[in-house]
Amino acid sequence: FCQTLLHTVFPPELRFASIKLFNKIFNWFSSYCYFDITEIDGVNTNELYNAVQLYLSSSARITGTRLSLTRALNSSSFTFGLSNNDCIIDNFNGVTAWWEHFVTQRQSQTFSWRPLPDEKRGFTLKIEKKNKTLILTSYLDYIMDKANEIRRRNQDRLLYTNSRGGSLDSRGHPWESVPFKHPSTFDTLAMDPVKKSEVMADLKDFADGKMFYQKTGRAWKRGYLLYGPPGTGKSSMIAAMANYLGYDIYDLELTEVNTNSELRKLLMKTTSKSIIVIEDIDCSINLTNRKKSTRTHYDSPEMRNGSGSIGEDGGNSITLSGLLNFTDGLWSCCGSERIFVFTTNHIEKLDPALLRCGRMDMHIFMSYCSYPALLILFKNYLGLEKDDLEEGLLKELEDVIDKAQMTPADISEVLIKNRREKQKAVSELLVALKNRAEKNQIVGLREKNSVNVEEEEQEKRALETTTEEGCELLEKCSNGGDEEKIN
Ligand SMILES: Nc1ncnc2c1ncn2[C@@H]1O[C@H](COP(=O)(O)OP(=O)(O)OP(=O)(O)O)[C@@H](O)[C@H]1O
Repeated sequence: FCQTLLHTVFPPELRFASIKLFNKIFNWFSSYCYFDITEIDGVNTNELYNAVQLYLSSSARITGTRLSLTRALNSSSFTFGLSNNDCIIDNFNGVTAWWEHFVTQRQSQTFSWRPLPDEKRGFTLKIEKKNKTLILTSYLDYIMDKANEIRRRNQDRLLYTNSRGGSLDSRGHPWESVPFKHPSTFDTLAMDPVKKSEVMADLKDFADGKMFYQKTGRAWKRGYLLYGPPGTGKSSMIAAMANYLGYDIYDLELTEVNTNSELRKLLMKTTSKSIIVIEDIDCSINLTNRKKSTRTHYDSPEMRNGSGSIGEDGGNSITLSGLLNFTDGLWSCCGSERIFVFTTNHIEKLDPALLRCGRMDMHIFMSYCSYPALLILFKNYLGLEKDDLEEGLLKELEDVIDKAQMTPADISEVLIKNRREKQKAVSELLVALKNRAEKNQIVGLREKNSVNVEEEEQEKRALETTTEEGCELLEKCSNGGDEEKIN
């Protein structure tokens, strides 16, 4: 009876108007303000909703007892979220924020090209009115950044490679990807510790350098050239870099790219926070045969605009300028926070344009195994620390390691073979190192001898030429009767 009476006395319009008025009065006197962040914004997914969910899942102060657990595709860990009407209190720069998760049934399915879920989900953020500016200017950005970081940490790294002949996959993407599970880290990488910490500090500065790059007007990217003999750990270093920074890897197979514009398109489809790798750059495109023309042309307009072809391998017409634009030009700045890594076994074969200052920011020489690197390999493969080995043995190893010029790959082979018997592994390695050092010495001596013989022959030839020229001159002068010149 009351309800009927109420409905008759208060028609719907009046009821809505009074609720609106009540809300207004409530808001007027309340010291809080509220923000709704719904899962679907119109028909599009609201990025902020996903970010908040991820961000809050990293917080331990959830009051509810029922949590929703999820594991995303390609993710190696679980994330949990708030259930319906659960609350969480967060603190940002001394300001308290109250988050509530709401789930309501969608009233009626409105017409949409995309089917909408039956439930309407969202978060309500409650904060004090006086903190509104702070929250809106920095808190939401902070949440987005944090969520991206969590997503990257939880998700498997991906290793991309460009499809054959630039073909596109079913999603129209030129890159194919697989989860990247390379276990190499800077801890397992055997190289000089000083050089290693230099590289790590450089990477850290780069990853934290957003403000620096913005302030100096530089594109947020960095180039590394890794060079050295095969088996010294260039690929392992790239994997360690990716694992250290949590970046994806784009392994660019240049021989599969036909033109400069294809190269540009590939670049456009790479994401931020990634390492773009071109391995064995000296073999990828013909950089040697081009040298003659490059000397005169690579700074010429044709080369600069990409028409001067340097590739002489079939239909491949990538130019040096195309490659340089890829790393350096305007296109290299689409997206940000990207690292370019080139590797080569023969740095001397590379064009000076690629090595010029500013092109590749850091040249890293991956050398034969040194003594400190050997100690890292002992720890990795045999679990032996320096103190576990006799001093005399260590001295012998230290004396012979540089002369042996063995790569970490060669040494790890010896250690893997005997890893069950640690002492035997070390003594066999010592024998292998000594043999190699001896061989190197013999080869060195032979080379020196052949150089000496060649030098002697050259000197002899030069002397003969000088004598012949002298005799000819003398003959000419005596024919002309030039006394002064004869003397
Ligand atoms: N510096 C290193 N530290 C640890 N392991 C190494 C190192 N160098 C090589 N290895 C081992 O040797 C193997 C081959 O190394 P890697 O492929 O990284 O060498 P590379 O220099 O890239 O060789 P290439 O020039 O032939 O591609 C790796 O599986 C790794 O286990």
